[in-house]
Formats: sequence, C-alpha cells, structure tokens
Amino acid sequence: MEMGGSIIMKQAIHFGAGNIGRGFIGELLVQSGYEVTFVDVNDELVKTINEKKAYNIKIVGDEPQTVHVEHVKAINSNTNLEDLLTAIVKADIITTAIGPNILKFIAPNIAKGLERRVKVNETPLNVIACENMVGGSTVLKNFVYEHLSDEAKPLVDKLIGFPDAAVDRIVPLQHNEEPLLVQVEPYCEWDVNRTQAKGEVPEIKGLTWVDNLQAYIERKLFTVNTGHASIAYMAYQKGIKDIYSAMQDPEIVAFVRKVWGETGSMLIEKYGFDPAVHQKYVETTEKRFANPHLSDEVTRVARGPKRKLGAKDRLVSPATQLIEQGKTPSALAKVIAAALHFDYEGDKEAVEVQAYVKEHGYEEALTHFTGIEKGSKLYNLVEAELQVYKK
Ligand SMILES: NC(=O)c1ccc[n+]([C@@H]2O[C@H](COP(=O)([O-])OP(=O)(O)OC[C@H]3O[C@@H](n4cnc5c(N)ncnc54)[C@H](O)[C@@H]3O)[C@@H](O)[C@H]2O)c1
Ligand SMILES: O=P(O)(O)OC[C@@H](O)[C@@H](O)[C@H](O)[C@H](O)CO
Repeated sequence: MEMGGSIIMKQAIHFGAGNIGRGFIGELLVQSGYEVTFVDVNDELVKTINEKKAYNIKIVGDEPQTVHVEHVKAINSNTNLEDLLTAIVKADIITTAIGPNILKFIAPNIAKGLERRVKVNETPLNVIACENMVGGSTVLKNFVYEHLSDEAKPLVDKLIGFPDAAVDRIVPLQHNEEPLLVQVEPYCEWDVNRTQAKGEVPEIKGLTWVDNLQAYIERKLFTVNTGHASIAYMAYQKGIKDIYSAMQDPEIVAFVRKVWGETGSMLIEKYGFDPAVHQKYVETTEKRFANPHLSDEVTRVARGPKRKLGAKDRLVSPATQLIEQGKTPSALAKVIAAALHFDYEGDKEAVEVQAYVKEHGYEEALTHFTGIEKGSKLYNLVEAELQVYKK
C-alpha cells in the first residue's frame, strides 16, 4: 500500500530469529511484502538485527545464490514486552520457529497481546507455528488459551486462527564471520492448513495453503526427519561427524533406504499416495542429504533425543502405525534403540536420557521415554536391538 509517497508494509511478527526464522520464514515474508519483526531472547542477536536492519542468505548448491533480506527489526521479549504487545495488536500475521519445547514459554505473551488486540482490532489474524511436529499451531493455541481470560476467549475464537503447518528446508548450525548470514539449501516447502485459518488467507510466496495438511506433515516428518534421524543416530555410532559424510557410507545409505521402505509403506497405505510419486520424494530427500555444499553436523540432526523418542514424533509414531497396519518396523526399531544410546554430552536431552538409562536400565528407559508398552510387539523389537548396547 502506498500513502503520501511512502510504502506501508504489512506487519509480520516472527518468534525465533534463528536458522529457520532468518533462513526461511523471514525471507519468504519479506519477499511477500511484509516488514518482519523478529522476537527473540538472545540479546546480542536482537541488537545486531536492529543495528543492521538487513541480512544475507546464501543458498548453497550447484548454483549458489545470495539473497539480501531487508525490512527486518527485532524485539527482545524478555526486556521489551510492551513493544511486543503493541506489535501483536497491529500484526497481519504471526509465525514461530523456536523449537517445539519452547512454545509453552511464548504462549503467555501471545495471550497478553491477543487479549489487548481483540478489544480494539477486529481484523482476523493467523498464528502459524513452523516447528517439526504434528499439530504445532494447535499445541501453541492450547497453551495460549490457558492464559486467556474468559472474556477474551470468544473473541479470540472468532478472530484468531492457529493453522497447523509443515516446513521443510535444511539449515545447519553455523558460525559465520558475518553475524546474521545464514547458509541454507535450495529446497524449501511450507504447507499450511487452510481449513484452520481465519479471514481471507494471505498470499505468501513459497507458502501453499492445503486442505489435507496431515498427509503433508506426516510425509515430511516421516520421510525427511525420520530419515535424517536414522542417518544421524547410526552415523554417531560410527564416529561420523556430518550428514554428507554419512551419505558416503554405503551401509548407512542402505539402512536409511530400508527405513524409508517402512515409512513409505505406512504412508502409501494410509494416504493413498502414488508409490512412484512417493519414491521420487524419497529420492529428492536422499539427494538433499548428500548435498556436498552443506555441512550439517550429526549432533544437530540427532539433537533432543527425548523429544525425538516421543510417542508422536518421527520414530515411534510411524513404527506404531506400521504395527497397526500389521507390518514389522525392524529398521525403525533399530533407530529407536540407537536414539536411546545417543550419549553426546553436549546435548541436554541426551544427558538426561543417559542418566535415566544408567539408573533404570534400557528397558525401563524405553517405556519411560516412548510410552511403548512392555511386552508389545514394538517393545520386543526394540528390546532385541538394545542387546547390542549392553555388551
Ligand atoms: N534447521 C532446520 O533445518 C529446520 C528445518 C525445518 C524446521 N525446523 C524447526 O524450526 C524450529 C527452529 O529450529 P532452528 O534450527 O531455526 O533453531 P535455532 O536454534 O537456530 O533458532 C531458534 C531461535 O529461537 C530463539 N528462542 C529460544 N527461546 C525463545 C523464546 N522464549 N522466545 C523467542 N525466541 C526464542 C533462540 O534464541 C533462537 O534464535 C524447530 O522447531 C526446528 O525443528 C528446523
Ligand atoms: O529440527 P529437529 O531437531 O526437529 O530435526 C533435525 C533435522 O532433521 C531438521 O532440522 C531438518 O533439517 C529439517 O526438518 C529439514 O526441513
């Protein structure tokens, strides 16, 4: 919109100015005409964004490319809550990429902002959690509602949508001399559930509004993330440090293909995907993992084993669903066992899992972290794989 010669941009708030925030969601929002206000708790990052007001993204692949992203600023929500609440009142869209475990911590501030907004602004607004999980925005919504007054709830019900999403772009951990630079892979996919959105859905470059998000999120999580985790936990056992190097190991490649055979069979039966189309999706994923220009540490991909061992996450959920279909998830059982053995001391969740294993043993840890019932088919499959680690 143009007024008196100056352009008035739409306003986006994005929680988490990290890799996916800057390297994916922020980029697409700016390219779609939004000014992006990043919200983060890392004060140095917030200050740098406000000082530079722009950053670069390096897309690394056979045809490298640099994208310059402008129209960005940042708020530290720990020290400047008032600015955040004012921004929520005026926002045209809110997105997050902070990690599934952090959603509950940002919910009170979102609730405060929405409480203020619905009293003065009747424009619908969508809040989209871009996290690697099934139903992330719904999870955030439930946390937000815990902090809303009874008076605000009906208005929030009417005006604020929390459409679930699937996001896909590999952005490794990185330390660049240019502090805000992010190196990313060329591939990106962002699917959002249209049926949960409020108001007219905004046109955002690279965002596809879909009516059957569950199929998209399960296809992504149980192919890209299950595959990634399988490679990472196996590579860790072999002392391999990065995903590209792991993809040069024929044993690991053969293994992840077996995992993809299992998850693919579950997804094809459940969603009726065309097997040839699904195979293409798997092959694209394998090529992305073998990108020689991307240096992605095994410990990043394996991070948070407690979360990754959860019943609804990328290992146990497809394994359970395969069993429900009368199939045997042998390769997935091996990955679950390897995840329980991931003993990287630089990962808080890995330290927690290992401490539990040390005190209670692998079998109790298996039930404790995955919810898999003792004596069930999946329990027995994983238990057999755990014997290797007891020697
Ligand atoms: N990196 C990838 O390849 C990738 C791809 C798809 C999805 N994801 C998902 O995106 C999410 C973010 O991952 P990432 O790799 O960008 O992580 P990251 O660590 O690079 O970024 C997270 C950011 O959130 C900030 N943060 C932490 N607590 C906060 C709080 N209370 N309020 C505001 N900001 C807070 C951190 O300071 C950090 O800047 C995760 O759910 C991840 O699974 C990652
Ligand atoms: O972010 P996590 O810990 O859920 O999973 C690690 C990686 O598998 C993940 O970040 C992928 O790189 C990403 O999901 C690709 O879209």
